[in-house]
Amino acid sequence: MPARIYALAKELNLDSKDLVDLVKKVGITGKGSALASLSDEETQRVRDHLAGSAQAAAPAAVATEAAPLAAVRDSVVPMERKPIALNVGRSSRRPATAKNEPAPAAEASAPEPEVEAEKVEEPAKQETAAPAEEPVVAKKETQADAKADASPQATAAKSPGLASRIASRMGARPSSPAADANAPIRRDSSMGGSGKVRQLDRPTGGGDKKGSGEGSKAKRREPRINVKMASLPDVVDTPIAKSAPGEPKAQKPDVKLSPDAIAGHRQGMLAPLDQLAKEDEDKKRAKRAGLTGFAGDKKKALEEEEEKRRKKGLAGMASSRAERTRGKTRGKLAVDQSAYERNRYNRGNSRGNKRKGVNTAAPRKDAVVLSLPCSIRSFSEAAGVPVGKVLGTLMQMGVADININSQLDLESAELIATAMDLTIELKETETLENSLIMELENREDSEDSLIPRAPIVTFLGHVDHGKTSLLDYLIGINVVSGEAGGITQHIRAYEVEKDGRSVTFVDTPGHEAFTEMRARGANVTDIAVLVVAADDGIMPQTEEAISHAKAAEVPIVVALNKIDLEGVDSNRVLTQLTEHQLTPSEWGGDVEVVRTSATKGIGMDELLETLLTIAELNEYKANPDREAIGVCLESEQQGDRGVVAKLVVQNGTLRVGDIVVCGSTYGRIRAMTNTLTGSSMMEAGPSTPVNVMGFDQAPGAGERFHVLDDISKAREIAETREDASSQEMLSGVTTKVSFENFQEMLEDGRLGQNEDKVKLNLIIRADVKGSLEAIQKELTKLEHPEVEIKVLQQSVGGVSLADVTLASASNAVIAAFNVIPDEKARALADERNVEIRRYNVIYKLTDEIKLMIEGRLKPEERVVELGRAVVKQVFTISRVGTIAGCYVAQGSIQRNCRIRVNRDGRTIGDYALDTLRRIKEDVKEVPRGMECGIRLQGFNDIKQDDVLEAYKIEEVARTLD
Ligand SMILES: Nc1nc2c(ncn2[C@@H]2O[C@H](COP(=O)(O)OP(=O)(O)OP(=O)(O)O)[C@@H](O)[C@H]2O)c(=O)[nH]1
Repeated sequence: MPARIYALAKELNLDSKDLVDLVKKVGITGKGSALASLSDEETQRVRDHLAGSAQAAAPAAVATEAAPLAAVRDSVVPMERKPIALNVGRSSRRPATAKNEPAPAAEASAPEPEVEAEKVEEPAKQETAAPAEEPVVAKKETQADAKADASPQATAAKSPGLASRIASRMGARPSSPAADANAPIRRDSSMGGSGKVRQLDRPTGGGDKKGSGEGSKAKRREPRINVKMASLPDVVDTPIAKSAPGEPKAQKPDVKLSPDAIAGHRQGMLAPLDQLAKEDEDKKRAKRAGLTGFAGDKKKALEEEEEKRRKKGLAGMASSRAERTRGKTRGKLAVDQSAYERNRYNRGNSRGNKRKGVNTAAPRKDAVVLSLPCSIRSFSEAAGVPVGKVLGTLMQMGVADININSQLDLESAELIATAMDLTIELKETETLENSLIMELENREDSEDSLIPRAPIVTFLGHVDHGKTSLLDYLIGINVVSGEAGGITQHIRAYEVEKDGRSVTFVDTPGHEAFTEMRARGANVTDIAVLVVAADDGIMPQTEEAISHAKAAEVPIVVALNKIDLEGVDSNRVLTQLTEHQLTPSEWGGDVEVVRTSATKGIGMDELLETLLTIAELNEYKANPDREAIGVCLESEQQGDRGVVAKLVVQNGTLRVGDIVVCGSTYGRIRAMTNTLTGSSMMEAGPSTPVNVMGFDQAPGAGERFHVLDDISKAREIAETREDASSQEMLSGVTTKVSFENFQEMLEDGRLGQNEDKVKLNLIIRADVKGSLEAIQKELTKLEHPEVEIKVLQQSVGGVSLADVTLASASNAVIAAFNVIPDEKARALADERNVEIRRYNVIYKLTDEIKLMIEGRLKPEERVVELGRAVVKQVFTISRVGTIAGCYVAQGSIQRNCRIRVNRDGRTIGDYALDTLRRIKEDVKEVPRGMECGIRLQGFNDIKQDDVLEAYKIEEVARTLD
């Protein structure tokens, strides 16, 4: 009977991946995955190989069944991490009296077991497994222990020096706690009395969960100690300096602040150093904003600023308040430190200015205090500038589709303020959404709180290919016959149990609901089952389903259904799958294809087994001991029951009585029922689908839900979301991709910009297949390491509703070549602001994309050498710093350039030029043969005869050619 590599690996106590390698080694090809099957003959070949290599590798080893396995295991483990496998006991199942036995000494001192090692089980009759290179010692230990006591605990306890001896042979220090069997003993009740597989070179952090979370599983396993050790670094004994007897204690400097400084500090004034740091930061920010414009590095620049603001917290508010107060009381010297900094060397130009001590060269306004987000109208009112001016500034920055109701976020408001030279005090409104929901979403569960959860499996495919029938068979009910017209009308979600392992199945009515879920960022699916009827093969909706599953980046399993029908050619479907980049594992690819018949029940066990195996390999986990979060699959108003929402819990446990907010609805859970049986439930753990009653209104499909501790907070969040969505509708700001706003969205990372890659999702529809091929060919010409054009879907025919839904879900642009959208698609595209671009010349499409991408390519940086100056004299001026009096020997020195400082023929630093002066004037450029004063940013240690090399970095626009 064919056996799966995964199952054989389990039986042989080997890691699945190691066994895949081994299978290749013995000359069996086309078995690239642990899910591949081996025939009886192939299995025997593997077993023979294992037995043979073990004999060759460990001639002196104890003659047990496990020894060859250990030898093979060693042969596949890298040399530097070679484990020593040591089986010191007979059985992992301990009798009830095991509690009274001596403490497991070896277990006590060893760190946590390794994940992969944990999966290895020893054959029942195995007594000793010894590594090839340690046969004699292992044998001695084992024999001695076997005589005295077969239990692993007793063995380890009676051989206290064993671990340390192994450690010393492997080059580790005997003092290592892992190797020292004399170290204090720790009892771990969850491990029971069973021997544990352990590894000594693993950090202790990750192993706890194995000990506790999988304790019951571990108990079934045979005991084995798997010792892996890394040599420890040498300890350098640095003596701690002690103060000599009678030596006076270190003293704090006696700093006295002036009364002014103390009073200022009480009002929240910054300390002098902080003040300087802030000035510097403001200056940089203004520069960055000025250089990069709206679409430039605004995110990065403002992130720093935002981080700073957050860190400052209350203290920051106090100082801002103080600054505002100062701004009012001292008139125009408000908080725009950057402008102040820019102009401080220009003050001498105007006598009036000198007298007042302020610069009026640039227009200045009083500080604007704004809570964000706000509308453009509110911004202009608060700033006292006409709305038209604000809109004009935004348009100059390349922001289209705006009106006075458009919402401004913190970043945009700051950039407008910078562009219009407004002094502005911005504060982001602290919402419960930010503080509560984000906290719940971002909270990380500790490793030891996570337990395995059921995989959530979604059935996808063409209408009538048998999705519902397959699910029905698996859960043993017959829904198909009861459905109107035999077509699934609702999303169904059921939890099915097989051999104590659960799977949650989601059956979707066609593919659209699946897209809808992704559209709202609520992809609950772990594994997609692509159902393909063997008689029909891949149909248009199957293609769409493939696109959806690929876009969701989840493993795909193909159920080749209706295999019972006469005359079906499964090879034809396998070829079609390969054409869609889904190469079946039996053809050497990585996609599992299971032949099924939902009506005859063929392949059902195999399908379930495959899904469970994939789940096991992917280790889906969740923490049941936290507030539940998850997704609403669908909801409806049901007569006297009120709103019934079908939720899937992704993490945590949902309980009756919990307060839940989901989209712009909220409520306290009144009752919960099982989605399959309808029986009432009191709680639902991770991966459980459940029908919930208690919401005030029907939440939207795909909305995420969160459990809060206060109904008023839930209400507030729901209301705020409601307001925000109606404001968004009012503002009419586009949210989806269009070629025009594509670049802007790239900046915000909303298109999934990957590192430095420009990513564009496309859906292509064309009149004939030839056009599709031509477009595809043209697009390959745009290949570039920094560009990723992802064609989510391409097919012949007009733009359909499904295309728009997918585009909306994936932020894709639809390119329609010689075809038009149907009415429904057009309406949905308008509603969701999905751009459909129509072409009748292929080159127009590729040219447009090319231009767009070129605009996004990072410009090339080119160093342009400007000139050299020699430092003739150095002046140190208090409060200003060091000024280098220089003679320009070559080229010229220009303002805003960078300077390399060279001393004795070596470059000792690279700094930005801070000021460049001739006599007392700031100048733009000093040519060759002239003298000038130079001050560098952040460097005062300039010396006479230093050579200063001036250069600048020019950015050159790049093209794809
Ligand atoms: N011969 C045969 N017929 C099948 C098999 N599986 C499903 N069918 C039949 O195919 C028809 C459609 O099956 P469904 O399960 O409703 O297909 P579906 O993919 O869920 O369709 P939608 O719900 O409309 O998306 C039904 O009449 C089933 O009896 C199979 O393995 N063999």
